[in-house]
Amino acid sequence: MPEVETLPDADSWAAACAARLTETLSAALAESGKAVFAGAGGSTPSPIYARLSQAPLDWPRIVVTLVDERYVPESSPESNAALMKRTLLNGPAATSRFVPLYSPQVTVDRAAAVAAHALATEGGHLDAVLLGMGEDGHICSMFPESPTLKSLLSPKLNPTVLGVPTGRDGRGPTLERLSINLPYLMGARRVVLALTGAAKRDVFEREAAGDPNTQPIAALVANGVPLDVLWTEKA
Ligand SMILES: O=C1O[C@H](COP(=O)(O)O)[C@@H](O)[C@H](O)[C@H]1O
Repeated sequence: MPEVETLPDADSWAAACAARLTETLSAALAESGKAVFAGAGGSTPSPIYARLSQAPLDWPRIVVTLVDERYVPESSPESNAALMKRTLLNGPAATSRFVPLYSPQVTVDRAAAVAAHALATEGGHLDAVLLGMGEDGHICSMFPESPTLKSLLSPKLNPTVLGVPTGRDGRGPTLERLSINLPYLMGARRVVLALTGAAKRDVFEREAAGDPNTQPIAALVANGVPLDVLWTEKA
């Protein structure tokens, strides 16, 4: 079971998450002259993005992308790209290069193939990753017991982006989505999982001890994803 690091309040939690990501991007820049950051959508990351956007990094050498996206254009309130542009891609970070997962294609699977190619062109590797987790235990768009989970969690595939259909019986998302797969997380330098609130801590501890074939958090643990779990009680 990975250690859950407890931060005393929302400010120190957001600052600690941003500092870990900054340190990892800085190390990648020092080693290879470029770096790739992938971040979550949802409600959790905004205060972290607000701090990371001000980090003194060589942002023009950094590629920024998403760990997952709804199959909607940026004009939609459901767009993770729009959220990231509002919260991270301003200030110094606005000079980075954003690679979206969404593009308007005939099907979500075609859009996933386009995104997979775009990320492969950037090296097919992520340096720093920020994940959130839903109270149903989903990370990225890997929903416990959903139909595409087997492909998303297959550790033997190459890093890629997959289309995620809507779920049946409450298993899976209500909108089609795109998601990076587990090998992208396995190959990252550091994956920060940012959690807030007592309920999410309980879900994390339950999921981490679960079945790596059907529970994404358990799959991260079983496959050695370099995970830092940072939690605070109040957002
Ligand atoms: O659907 C999503 O939800 C998760 C968790 O969101 P949160 O609002 O509970 O923080 C998020 O990590 C993911 O990127 C997003 O697409």
